[in-house]
Amino acid sequence: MIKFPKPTVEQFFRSYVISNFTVSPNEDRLLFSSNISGTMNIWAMNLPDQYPYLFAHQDESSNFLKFDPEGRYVLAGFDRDGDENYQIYAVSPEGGLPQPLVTGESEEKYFYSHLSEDGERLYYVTSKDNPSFLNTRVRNLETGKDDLVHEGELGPTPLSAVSEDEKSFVFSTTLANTYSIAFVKTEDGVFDLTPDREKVHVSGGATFVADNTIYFVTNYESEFNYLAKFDLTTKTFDKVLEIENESIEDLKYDKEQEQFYLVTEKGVTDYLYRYDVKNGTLENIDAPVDVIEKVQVAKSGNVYILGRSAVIPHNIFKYNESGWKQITANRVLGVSPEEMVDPEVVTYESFDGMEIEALLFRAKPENDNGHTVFWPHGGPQAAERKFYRAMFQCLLNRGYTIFCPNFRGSTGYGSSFVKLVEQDWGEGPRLDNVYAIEWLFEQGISSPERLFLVGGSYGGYMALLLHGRHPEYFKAVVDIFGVSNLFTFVNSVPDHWKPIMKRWLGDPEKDRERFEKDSPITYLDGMEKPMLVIQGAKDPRVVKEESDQIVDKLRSEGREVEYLVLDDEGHGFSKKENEINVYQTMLQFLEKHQTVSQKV
Ligand SMILES: CSCC[C@H](NC(C)=O)C(=O)N[C@@H](C)C(=O)N[C@@H](CO)C(=O)O
Repeated sequence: MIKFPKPTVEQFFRSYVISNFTVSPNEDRLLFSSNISGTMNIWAMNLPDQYPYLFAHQDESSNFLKFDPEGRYVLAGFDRDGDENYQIYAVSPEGGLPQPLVTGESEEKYFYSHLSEDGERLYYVTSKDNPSFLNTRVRNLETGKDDLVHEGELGPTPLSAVSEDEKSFVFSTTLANTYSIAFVKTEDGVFDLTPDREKVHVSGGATFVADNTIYFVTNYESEFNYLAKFDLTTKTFDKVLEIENESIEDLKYDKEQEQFYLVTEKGVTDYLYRYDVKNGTLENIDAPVDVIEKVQVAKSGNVYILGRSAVIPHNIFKYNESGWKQITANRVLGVSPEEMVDPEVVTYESFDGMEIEALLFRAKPENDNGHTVFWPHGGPQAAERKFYRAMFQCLLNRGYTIFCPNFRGSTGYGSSFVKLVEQDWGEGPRLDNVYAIEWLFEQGISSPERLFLVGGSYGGYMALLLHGRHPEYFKAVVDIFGVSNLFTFVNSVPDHWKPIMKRWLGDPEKDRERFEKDSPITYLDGMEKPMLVIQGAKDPRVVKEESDQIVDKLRSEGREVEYLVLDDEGHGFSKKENEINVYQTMLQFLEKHQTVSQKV
């Protein structure tokens, strides 16, 4: 019979991202933001099962989607070429071209926060007039009247929740990724949701279940986020529910059934639960994916999730008493999950005896080229998890094994572990990476002749630092928008990040010595291996100057550095053409530097 060849790397280039979704109030339509046409746009499906069609054309990423409860419009946020200066647009319910609604100067940000039950008042958070701490305003969509609701102070202070009577407002002030204070502003005054704001903790996910009762998640006096409650009548805080060794990261309320859907994070995997508020019962729901990125509960009680697994790209699923149903059919061109690689979860011991978890994607024997890609993740207060990355499956198809350590500072292992990277970007986490590499050598998985180093953002920073300080471990290095110089980085981040920089990274004056020691640019002499640097010109988080300076300095010393700049991208590659260019350039670079005897 007709025989088909095994999947080629080009097939993995043809998988698409779904970055957000919403379902209409009567569940007759699903909207989602995706690059299925090559650029990010808003697509629609008439439910239950109809073919997707283009709903709104803007050629930009959308950070939120919201249906007017009365069906008169759809709201969406767009930035420009990845600059993350999101502004708010309205789209006709029939779809079309988004119309500017709450917008301003190109460098200003306007984030959607809340829409009143009648769809007439839009609450939003803006950098206008308060770029570091952010202000909350409300716009009457009928009259155009626009009022200040809250002026942020101390740190960026977005609006988190609004009571149904629109008399109480929950805000949260971010002082660090590991420290945010939630408070409620009412006609009676302002009250913190947790007992002591001086104790370092985070609070999030505030939800009014009644005008006087707020549920939220916090890790106040705990390692992991749990469900808590604040009673506005008695002004009391109570712990409601904790799940051992799991951190509740998202909660969505089903008002009709009086139950919460909770997403917890444990290491590299997420879990989904249903919690019944009336009788206090908790039920685990087996999810179809390992990582859940968004949950929406419809009035009917149907639950919609957006998620992915290592071998399943982004898809949207619906859950009810009949079980799960996959709504979107996003798949890798002609490749089944079985033909991809699911990672092993392994652990190794670091320099101080701490146990570090990592993902090991082993190339299939028929593809194996003997080389390994070492991938320190970005963030750094994030983690490498069991989610689909087209880049990983491309590399695996070409025969590379991939190793991803969740070094100290990663999320998913408790708040003490996350804090270990604060004011220590380059010592403890670097040594965790060094011990991971030694472990790979001890296990016979890799050797210095067969190891490549690739990282993005903080991962790019770590790639540069490891390259400069430990070049003997690697054949070649790829830095994707990595921080190269802590002195320049600390001053170039977005304005609303600036209030957290001291706690996160440190003070360039007081910590001068440490900044010097932990800046990759200090170790130019060590950077002797071939390097590829990739950068989005519009990146607002790690600006192009971070890559320019390392490339210029290395080139002036005659080192081998390739430099790929994408003019219309920010902190990531959203346009398919650019993504393919990045993968092809990276694959060619790695191929060029493979150990000759091992090339397949
Ligand atoms: C006002 S908070 C600014 C920091 C930000 N926090 C959140 C909650 O988003 C943050 O940690 N961002 C990182 C995910 C990030 O973009 N880090 C860069 C630079 O290190 C990266 O991707 O590694």
